[in-house]
Amino acid sequence: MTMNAASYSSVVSHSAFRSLDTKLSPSSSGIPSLIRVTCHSDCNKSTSQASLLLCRSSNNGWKGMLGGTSSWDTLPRRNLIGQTSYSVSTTTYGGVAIESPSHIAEEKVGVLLLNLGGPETLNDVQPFLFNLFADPDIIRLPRLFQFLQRPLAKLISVLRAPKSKEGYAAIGGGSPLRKITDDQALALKDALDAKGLSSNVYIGMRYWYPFTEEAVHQIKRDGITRLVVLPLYPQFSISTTGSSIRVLQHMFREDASLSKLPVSIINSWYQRQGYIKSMADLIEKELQSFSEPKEAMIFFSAHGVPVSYVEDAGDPYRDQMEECIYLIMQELKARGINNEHTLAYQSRVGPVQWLKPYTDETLVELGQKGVRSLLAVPVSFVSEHIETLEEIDMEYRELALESGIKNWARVPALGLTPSFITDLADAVIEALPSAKALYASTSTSEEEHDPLRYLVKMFFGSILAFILFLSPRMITAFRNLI
Ligand SMILES: C=CC1=C(C)c2cc3[nH]c(cc4nc(cc5[nH]c(cc1n2)c(C)c5CCC(=O)O)C(CCC(=O)O)=C4C)c(C)c3C=C
Ligand SMILES: [Fe+2]
Repeated sequence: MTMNAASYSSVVSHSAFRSLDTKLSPSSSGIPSLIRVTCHSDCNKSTSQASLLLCRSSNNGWKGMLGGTSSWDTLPRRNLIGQTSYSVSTTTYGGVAIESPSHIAEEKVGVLLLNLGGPETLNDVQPFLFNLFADPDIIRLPRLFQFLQRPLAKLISVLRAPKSKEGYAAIGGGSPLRKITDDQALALKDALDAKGLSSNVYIGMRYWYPFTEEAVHQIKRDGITRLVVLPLYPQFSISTTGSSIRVLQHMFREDASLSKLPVSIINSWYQRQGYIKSMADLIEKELQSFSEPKEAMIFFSAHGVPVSYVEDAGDPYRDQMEECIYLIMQELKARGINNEHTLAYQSRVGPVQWLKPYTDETLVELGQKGVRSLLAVPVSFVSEHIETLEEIDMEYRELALESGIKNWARVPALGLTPSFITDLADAVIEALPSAKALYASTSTSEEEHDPLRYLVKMFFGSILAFILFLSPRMITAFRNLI
């Protein structure tokens, strides 16, 4: 029996497939028990065809064809710098089997969670800030001045450290990000197990331990054969997901075996139903803490980025943020919750223009306009961190109360919320089939093997070049040169 692939889009994401056949085998219950996704050309260039076989397990999860047992090492690892890096172990392998005409091989699935990282002690603050400001995706200097990146990072980190330290001291002397991300990794691994997919879950932090580089080394040592990269930022920004992916691209380009590893990168996931519904659940619940829930304004506060990122560099962050808020509000409206809402941007650093409106200015305005109840919703991050625990809960709360807002509450970050973790697991499963080598074979090598395609390209390329050469603009440009 062959069924429509679209009905299983929640299990199989087919964006990367050039062509796709999905065959579902019926079970006695009438629920299909086996999905075979046959992928031609794009996702596996070394063979002309590859099939991903997922079979429904007794608990309604999806299991691999082989389903045997092969245990991986279960010990926590030490990373290069002597810190424990996260490698969640697997005991049985019930994961994914890839079948090609010539071989059947077990996959070792890895999930790499990307996050920012945070200083664990006050002594870590300045070196953490140095790593952050040394990132060319955080301080974007013109190419000519890039030699100044590290000295500038040193200077800014030393100047900013005292203020940052105060913030970290106020939340207990360090960032909770590592512990929370560790817990999220474990929960995700469990959720994937429950869905029948055994995996190793790794954490790669951009600016503090365990660093992304170490996670990648571990992935290589563990012999992972298929990797899903899941940034813990719902929306994409050049400064967050973009920066971490740049590190990965660099490492994968430089390493022959990594360059062939099939990888699927989930760039953003703010539009996922599971995430939107989980956010709406948290908001709906927290609104009940007000004596008059309908009166409270829902105040989304997102981490800002400099305006130039969006307007000059094409960062989709603001668009994605606005769409995300729209989707959450639609979900709330569908539940009969019609509160007023607004979006503002927090945490600006340095003298440049950041995305507006600014959270602090907006709070003052709202107080002046007579808003009396306000529910703050942090929306660009999925764990508690300095900007929720210190900036929102302390600084902004105080400012709001001074500005005339009487009733204040804040929605917690998603953290380990089960519906959210389950949705992340679904996102991983959906991304798996589209994993492909980042650098293995390029269109050039494909063309080398396809002389007709090469000739057609050359023919039309020459015509285009000829037309361009004869265009009045080109002629004028040439005259000016002579
Ligand atoms: C989506 C989230 C984030 C974006 C976008 C982002 C951009 C961005 N951040 C800085 C500068 C700093 N960020 C700092 C901490 C920090 N940033 C995020 C998230 C985003 N940043 C988080 C979750 C955290 C907290 C981590 C923790 O330790 O808990 C800091 C350090 C703290 C401080 O001194 O305020 C700085 C500095 C820039 C310049 C930027 C975009 C260009
Ligand atoms: Fe930040």
